[in-house]
Amino acid sequence: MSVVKEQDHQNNQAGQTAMKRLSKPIKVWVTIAQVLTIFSALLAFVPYLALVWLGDIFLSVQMAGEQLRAEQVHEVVELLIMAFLSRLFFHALSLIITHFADMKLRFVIRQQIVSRLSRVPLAWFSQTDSGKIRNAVQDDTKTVHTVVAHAPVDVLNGVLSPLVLLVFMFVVNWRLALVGVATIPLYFFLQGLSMKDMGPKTAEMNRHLAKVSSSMIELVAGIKVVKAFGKTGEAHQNYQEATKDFSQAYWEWCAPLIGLCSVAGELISVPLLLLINLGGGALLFVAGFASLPQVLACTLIAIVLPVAISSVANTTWSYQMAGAAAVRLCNIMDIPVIPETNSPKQPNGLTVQVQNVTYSYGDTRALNDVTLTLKPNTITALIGPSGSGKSTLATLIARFDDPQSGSICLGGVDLRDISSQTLYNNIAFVLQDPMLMNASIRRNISLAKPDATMDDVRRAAKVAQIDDYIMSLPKGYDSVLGTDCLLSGGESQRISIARAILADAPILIMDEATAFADPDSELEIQKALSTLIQNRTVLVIAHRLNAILGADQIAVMENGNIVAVGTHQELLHHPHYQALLRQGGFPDDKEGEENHE
Ligand SMILES: Nc1ncnc2c1ncn2[C@@H]1O[C@H](COP(=O)(O)OP(=O)(O)OP(=O)(O)O)[C@@H](O)[C@H]1O
Repeated sequence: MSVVKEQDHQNNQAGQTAMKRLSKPIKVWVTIAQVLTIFSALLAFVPYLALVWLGDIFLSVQMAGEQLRAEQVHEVVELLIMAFLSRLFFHALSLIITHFADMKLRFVIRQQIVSRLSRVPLAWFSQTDSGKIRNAVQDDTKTVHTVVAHAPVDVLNGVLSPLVLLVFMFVVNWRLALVGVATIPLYFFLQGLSMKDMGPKTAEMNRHLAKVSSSMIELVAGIKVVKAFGKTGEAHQNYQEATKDFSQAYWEWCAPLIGLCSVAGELISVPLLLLINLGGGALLFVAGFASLPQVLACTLIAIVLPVAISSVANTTWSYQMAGAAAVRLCNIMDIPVIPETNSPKQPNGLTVQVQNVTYSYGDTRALNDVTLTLKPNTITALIGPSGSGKSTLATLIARFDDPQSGSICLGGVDLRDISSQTLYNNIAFVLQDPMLMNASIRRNISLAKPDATMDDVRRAAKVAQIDDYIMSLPKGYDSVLGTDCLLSGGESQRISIARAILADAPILIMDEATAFADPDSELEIQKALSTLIQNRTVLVIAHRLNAILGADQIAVMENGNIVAVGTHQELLHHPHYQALLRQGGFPDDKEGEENHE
């Protein structure tokens, strides 16, 4: 087997396994619906039986030159009504059950995803494209639920009904049955021929399609940057090349299909089937091998058989598509989660101890045997070059993830032994990413204290220097972010500061992030931050010299290590510290430094 075929086969297997796993919660319901479908399918032949029966009655009455009497057709009509009602009952019941299963499945999948996402490390979200999660919750769930809940019933019906009709045809008249199915083997042969090597070709076409999508996203997402550098033509060119490649692949994919499929389609088309079956039927009738009602019934069956067969083929196709979606959903459901302790302990005090912590993102070592203590009511400034591990250390203290080795303790208790409720009652954070939700401003601010009054929320917003702005919005605190208003970087930061102020946690982890702010709001953010840090244990990723000078201790990071810890005075002669000051990481306070010395 070629590598591509092997890969396709493996993908297919993985898809089937994922579908089986997802269908578990509704297995019983789908099985009940299948049983009802079997009953319904078994009755599929009754109308044709009635047709033959009625035809025989009509003919015999006509031959005898008599008048047709109602009682002669009573039994047939009763049989027809009974069969119709039973089929309707089984079919309707099976539909109700599959729709119920369908709803249940959607609910279960979405619930499992949400429950999983609420337990995955916060760090996972910063590494994962949110579009991927949205696709899984919306599109993949939609693709999977229809197939998982409906396909087993539809396929069973699609296979069993034609089978029953086929058996019926052979029972009624095997010669007519042979005429009825005469074109089907040739149809399958041509279809098989056209589908040969379709797997790898479809995979290749999907690859090209993905390229078109990504170059389109690239074009739209980067249009501002690209335009600013006058490279619009280049970005268009990437997209044009991708679409050209896709057109080529698409043509190679569908060209062999066109000829063979159209011939195959003709073989099961109604005019041809009528011609063959009525023609063949007429010959058999003349030869005395078939009656007129038999010819009529078998011709009608011969026409409906291919429709049922092709509906099964379509369902099989959507089964394959759903396989890939099911794998993506299972991958999300299997994201490793942050374990929540079953026997939480209460921290004894507010000292934060980072002990021999090592942390890697995949193969990238971000922290290397880091040890640091944050004493209660002190400010620790974390400084170091870009990529030295400052954000990683700060976010581990807020348990965005667990270290691979070493421990982080709050009040002498490992964070892993503290409930998340207790942890986030004690630790608040203001990071570069303000972490705002598409909810009202009030809800965003009161996230850690949902029962806070409007006065509390406004008080926090006032300290964060954002109350005036919020009140100037038409809907004030009820404005929904992203819908009623769009915030600047500085405004978002001040909302996140207001949230931390309202949370009033004794420990504060913050990135002195003025990076997004414009010069006007920088001053306001600094004001808000200086109020926020009063009387708290603070770890600040410092970007200004003033923040460093005001700290009780400064930790200097380099390549994932803490290379020096001390006060400004103690570190003045440390080469790393000197280098950081010299390199101009803190350009705004040269005077401050001199005054301090
Ligand atoms: N999500 C991630 N996936 C992979 N590697 C990462 C990720 N985040 C950070 N890193 C890597 O980990 C190391 C430490 O990064 P970190 O963001 O903690 O440094 P930093 O000192 O905060 O940098 P900066 O000042 O630029 O924000 C770097 O080598 C970085 O490339």
